[in-house]
Amino acid sequence: MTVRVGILGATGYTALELARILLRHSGAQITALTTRQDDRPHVSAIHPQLTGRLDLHLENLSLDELAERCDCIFGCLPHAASAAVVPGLLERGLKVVDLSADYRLRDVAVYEKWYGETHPDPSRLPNSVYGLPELFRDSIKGANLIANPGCYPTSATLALAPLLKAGMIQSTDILVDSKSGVSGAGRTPKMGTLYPECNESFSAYGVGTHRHTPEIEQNLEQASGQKCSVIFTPHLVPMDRGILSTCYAKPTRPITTAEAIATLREFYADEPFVQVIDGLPATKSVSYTNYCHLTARVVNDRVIVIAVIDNLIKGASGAAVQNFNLMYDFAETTALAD
Ligand SMILES: NC(=O)C1=CN([C@@H]2O[C@H](COP(=O)(O)OP(=O)(O)OC[C@H]3O[C@@H](n4cnc5c(N)ncnc54)[C@H](OP(=O)(O)O)[C@@H]3O)[C@@H](O)[C@H]2O)C=CC1
Ligand SMILES: CC(=O)N[C@@H](CCC(=O)OP(=O)(O)O)C(=O)O
Repeated sequence: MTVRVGILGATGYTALELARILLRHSGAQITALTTRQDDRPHVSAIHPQLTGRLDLHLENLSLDELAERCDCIFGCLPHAASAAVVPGLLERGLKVVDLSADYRLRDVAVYEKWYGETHPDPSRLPNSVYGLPELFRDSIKGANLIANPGCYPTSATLALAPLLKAGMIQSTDILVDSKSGVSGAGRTPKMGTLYPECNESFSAYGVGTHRHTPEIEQNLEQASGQKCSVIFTPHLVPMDRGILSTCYAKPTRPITTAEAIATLREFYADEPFVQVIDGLPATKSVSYTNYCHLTARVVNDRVIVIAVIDNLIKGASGAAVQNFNLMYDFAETTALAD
């Protein structure tokens, strides 16, 4: 079977990573790339990395044109812009993996509070399927629309869910301290990500206000069945890619580092893309891969879990293809295990 796929927002960073991965996927063919520009640039002019590998132009395509050319759409648009087009794609029989945040939060009031915008398609939120296979694999398999996780929530959720599910940590006193490379902010220029602003600098942002806070809490609540409360502090690090999240929680009983690591290891024993390691993780070890590396330490009265991912792969486009593989019944690791 060959699935014809289209990528919306194809000038961006997540789209480039998707194209790279899908070009080595035996069951997928890229048949459409979109942009709002009307001059039909060749993909090699936008992404020189794809020169000689993909002979397509980026086009300002209508929903009907996308439906003619594609079976499945990867949406790489900003939030709100994405939910403005997803309903029309689904109505035309397409499957969608949405990399934006639009379908991640199930409560529209929570979305509107944290995103400060009216949701364009609120009726789909309560039943949306969150695409984190390690926790929600069964619901992904039959879905037509996947809400692909945020990059920071992927790292924090994979770090904390196993210990919460095992009842080893308290659910209402969790700190997530994360650092991200600059590609996490996308290719669309923003003041804070200009080279002179962020090079040789290291800064916190969104303290107490970052929209990934409710996403992390929702994931942990769904995984553990307990009310969860998280303080999440993101930081921008002057590197291209990678996220390192250091998560602090209070144990519910005295535990050791060895017990915490053993619990993580047991939880992820059959997972192809989560590796529990004894040493301390580094972003470089997972760069350009769909892997998450994790470990834990118990220090005084806290459990510390440290996770690393590549924000553009396991935090975005690799996870999107992992979800695509589940939706279409391809082996889950197709095009991702390298
Ligand atoms: N970067 C990351 O690490 C991660 C990103 N995400 C999410 O994935 C999505 C894509 O991210 P990323 O690739 O980094 O973003 P980029 O900024 O790199 O690219 C987004 C593309 O969307 C198009 N676009 C921008 N604004 C609009 C609009 N209002 N309406 C329609 N199209 C628009 C632009 O293309 P053009 O101008 O050519 O039309 C742009 O190139 C976002 O929702 C992001 O939040 C999720 C996880 C991680
Ligand atoms: C470094 C940086 O700026 N990172 C982005 C997160 C990227 C992401 O996952 O965003 P979505 O939830 O919108 O998809 C941010 O903090 O806004």
